[in-house]
Amino acid sequence: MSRTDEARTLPIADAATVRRASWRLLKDDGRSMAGILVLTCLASLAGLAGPWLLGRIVTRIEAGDMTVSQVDGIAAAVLAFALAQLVLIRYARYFSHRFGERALARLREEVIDGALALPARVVDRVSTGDLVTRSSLDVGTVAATLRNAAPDVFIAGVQVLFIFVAVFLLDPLVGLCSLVGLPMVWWVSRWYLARARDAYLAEGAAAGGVAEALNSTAHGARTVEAFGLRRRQNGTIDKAVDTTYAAGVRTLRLRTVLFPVTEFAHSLPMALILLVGGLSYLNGTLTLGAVVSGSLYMWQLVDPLDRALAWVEQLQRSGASFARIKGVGLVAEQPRSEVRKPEDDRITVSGVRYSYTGAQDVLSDVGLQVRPGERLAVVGPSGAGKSTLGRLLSGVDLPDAGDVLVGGVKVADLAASGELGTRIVLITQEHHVFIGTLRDNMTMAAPDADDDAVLAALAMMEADWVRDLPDGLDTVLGAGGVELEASQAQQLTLARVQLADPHTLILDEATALLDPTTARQAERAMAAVRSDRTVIAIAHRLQTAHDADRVAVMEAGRIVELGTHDELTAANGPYAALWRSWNGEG
Ligand SMILES: Nc1ncnc2c1ncn2[C@@H]1O[C@H](COP(=O)(O)OP(=O)(O)OP(=O)(O)O)[C@@H](O)[C@H]1O
Repeated sequence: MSRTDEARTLPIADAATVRRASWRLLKDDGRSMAGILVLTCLASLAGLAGPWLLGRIVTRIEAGDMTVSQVDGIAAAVLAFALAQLVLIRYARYFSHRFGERALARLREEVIDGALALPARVVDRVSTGDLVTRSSLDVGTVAATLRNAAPDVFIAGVQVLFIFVAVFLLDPLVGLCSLVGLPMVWWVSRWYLARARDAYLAEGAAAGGVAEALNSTAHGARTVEAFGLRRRQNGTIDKAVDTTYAAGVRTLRLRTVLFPVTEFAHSLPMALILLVGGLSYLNGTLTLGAVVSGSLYMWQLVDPLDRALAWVEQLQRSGASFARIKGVGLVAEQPRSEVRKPEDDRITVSGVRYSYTGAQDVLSDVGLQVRPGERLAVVGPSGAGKSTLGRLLSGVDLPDAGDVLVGGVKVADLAASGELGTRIVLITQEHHVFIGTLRDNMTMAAPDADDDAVLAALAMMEADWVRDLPDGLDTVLGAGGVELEASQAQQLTLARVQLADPHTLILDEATALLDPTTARQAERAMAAVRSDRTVIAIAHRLQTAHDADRVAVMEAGRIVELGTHDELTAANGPYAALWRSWNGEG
């Protein structure tokens, strides 16, 4: 798989993982499974009584040893068993549905946990359509299976098993006749199943492609309009729709073979039992009652077999969806390494190479040492690789070659063990407020922080608006709650950083989008967070570089100059040129 393919899609769980996960879903609710099994077995037994009793009536009437009232009595018993089966099946279904809902709830939690645990670099790279399709369309498909298909197939399976056993007990020859359709069903199911997984996976992936094409068009609507890209975007969407159509036709073709063959396989045993049973009756080797019971059992068999087969497609489709859902968790499940404690807070970058696509390096041979408490400004033209270096320093992306170390420990290892967030934090223009209380929003960075610490961190950022919130720290923020303004969201982010107390901040144009008044307020908040920490600021305003202890100048993915503002202006190199042009002297 090329780096680009790897970048666009999440993995898909293999068949063994899907089997294990399905088994775990059943095992985790083992007691209700056992209850459902008992109810289903009792319902199936009750269902067998009717044909057997009707056969008895026929045999005894034929022998002439039965009164009308005895017939009435047996008929009443047939009715009672039918009613008992109805009630038992109803409860088996009810408990199966509840089991399905519980399993679904667990699955939904797993998907959300898996998606949240995806490393940022994976989320950045995979297609949004892929992740959205897995957590919506695929979960919906599995939900339909857990609610309806799985309980129905389970109950139908038990019924079919009981009917076959009953037919064999009735008469082995009739039993053999009942089996003639099975090889056909077996063959067509194997033929279908061998092709269906890939076909349905392709259908799911094609749906993801359409979602992605529509999503990117909607998000980039202005760009599409501004550059007259409508025709090109239409072409992309048409192509995605064509792929979906082709995938749909492929699965339809599979169904047009499966269903007619199984229909035929159902009718064959019934015809054979009537033929062989009739001949055996005429030869005197079988009672008329046995032929009647056998035919009724065959008639009873059609419904559960039809139900189970009608769901085969759904089961197959949801098997593919389940594999895609489990794939989300696989990324997060990759083993976490045990990590040793960094010796100090020193950051060392050596021989770092990085490429987004695998084709062209965005960073090449970058080396840098940042001592604790230092203020380093990273400057350079657009596209030089400054933000990429920031992402590598903060563990969002991992280098293709070389090392980024904190106190001698790889940032990658600290990121994998979840410890990086308390040491290095990247602050960008994005200030996300999570749906939840203000307290939750703050303590997610420092679970042990008490209310006083939370309020102190907010006060330090001059977040006076907190005092006006209706429920204080319990106020629910985000969609459906109190919506914060951009500047308030930024104060919240910075207060959260203050609470997490990392030794190093990577600032990537953190105040660029704010208006002048808010920017001044934000600057003060930023100054409060910055104090006593190592700060690596990716700077567009050269004033930041002027105020820093050292300046790193980047060009085309390399650090071309490194020194103090005074050293670099004296050196008369690229930085001096930038400085002159910024001061309007160039
Ligand atoms: N997610 C990405 N996928 C592919 N290429 C990317 C991605 N992000 C950045 N690049 C490319 O990597 C190069 C360096 O980008 P980067 O954002 O690190 O530069 P920068 O110096 O921070 O630029 P700016 O000052 O404009 O933000 C650019 O050529 C950019 O197009």
